[in-house]
Amino acid sequence: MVVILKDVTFTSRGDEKPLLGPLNLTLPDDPFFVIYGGNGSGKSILAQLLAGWFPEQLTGHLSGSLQISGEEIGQAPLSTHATRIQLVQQSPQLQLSGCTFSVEEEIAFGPENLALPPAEILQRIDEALDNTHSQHLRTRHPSTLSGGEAQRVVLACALAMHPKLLLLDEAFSRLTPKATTQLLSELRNYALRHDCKIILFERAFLPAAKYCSQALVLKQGQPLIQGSISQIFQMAMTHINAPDAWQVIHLLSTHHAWSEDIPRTENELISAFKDQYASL
Ligand SMILES: Nc1ncnc2c1ncn2[C@@H]1O[C@H](COP(=O)(O)OP(=O)(O)OP(=O)(O)O)[C@@H](O)[C@H]1O
Repeated sequence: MVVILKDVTFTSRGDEKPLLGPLNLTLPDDPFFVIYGGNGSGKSILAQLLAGWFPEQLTGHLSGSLQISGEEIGQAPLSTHATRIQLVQQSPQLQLSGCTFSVEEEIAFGPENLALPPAEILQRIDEALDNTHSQHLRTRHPSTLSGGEAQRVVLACALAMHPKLLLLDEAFSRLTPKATTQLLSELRNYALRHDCKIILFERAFLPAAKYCSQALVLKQGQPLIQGSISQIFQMAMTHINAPDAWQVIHLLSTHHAWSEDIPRTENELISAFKDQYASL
C-alpha cells in the first residue's frame, strides 16, 4: 500500500493554528515505519487522518494531499476504509463495541458486518487469536479483560479485517516489553503474508526501533527529522522515552564519544559497547 503526504496541514474546527503540518511523507518499502513524538506532538491526529477520520470524525480544515493507494483521503465515507485501513488506539476499552458477550463475538463483529461466509469468519477469528496469542481469551466477556488482554483483543479485531494499512497508536502501552516484542514479531509475519504496511506511533524508542529501519519524529505537529534510526536518534532522544543505556549513548554522542551505529536491540547494544570500549 502506497501512502503519500504532500504539504498536509490539519487545523481543527475553531482553531487558527494548525495542529499538524505542513508535513511531507512517503512511506518506505518496508513492512514497518515508526512515527515518534512526545506528548501532544500530533501522533494521534496523524494516525486519525491516515485512518480516514477526516471529515466525519475529525472536523476542521485539511489542506495539501494525503493519498493512500492513489485515493485522496476525505473523499470517501469512513466506513469504506474499514476493509483496508485499521487503527488501534492506546485505550482498548474505548474500542470494544460494548455489544458482544465474548471475545470471539467481538472479533467476529467486523467480518460479520462485511457479510462474509460463516466459515471464513471462523477462520479469521482463529487466525487473529493465534496472531495475538489470545486463544485462551476466546470465551471471555470483553468487559472482564485486563488492560493488556484488551489490547491484544482490539488488535485481533483489527487483524480480522485483513487490513493493508495497520495504524498502531501506542497500541502496546499496557503490555510488557516481552509481550510487545512477541506481538511485533507476529505482526511482521502478518505484514509479509498479507502485503500490509504497519505504522507505529510511539513515545518510546524501544522496541519499535528493532522492527523499523526508518522513522519520522514529530514535535508540536511539525516534522523534526526523518531518516534511519541512527539518523533520527540524537534529535528523537530529547523528546521520547528510552532505557538508561540508550540515554548514555545519547550523552556520549552529544560529546562525540560514540562512533558506532545506534543499537536497535539489547544484543546490538552489548556488541556496540564491546566494539567501542574493548580496547580501553
Ligand atoms: N479533536 C481535537 N480538537 C482540538 N485539538 C485536538 C484534538 N485532538 C488533539 N488535539 C490537540 O492536538 C495536539 C496533538 O494531540 P495528539 O493527541 O495528536 O498528541 P499525541 O502525540 O498523540 O500525544 P500523546 O502521546 O500525549 O497521546 C494536542 O495539543 C491536543 O490537545
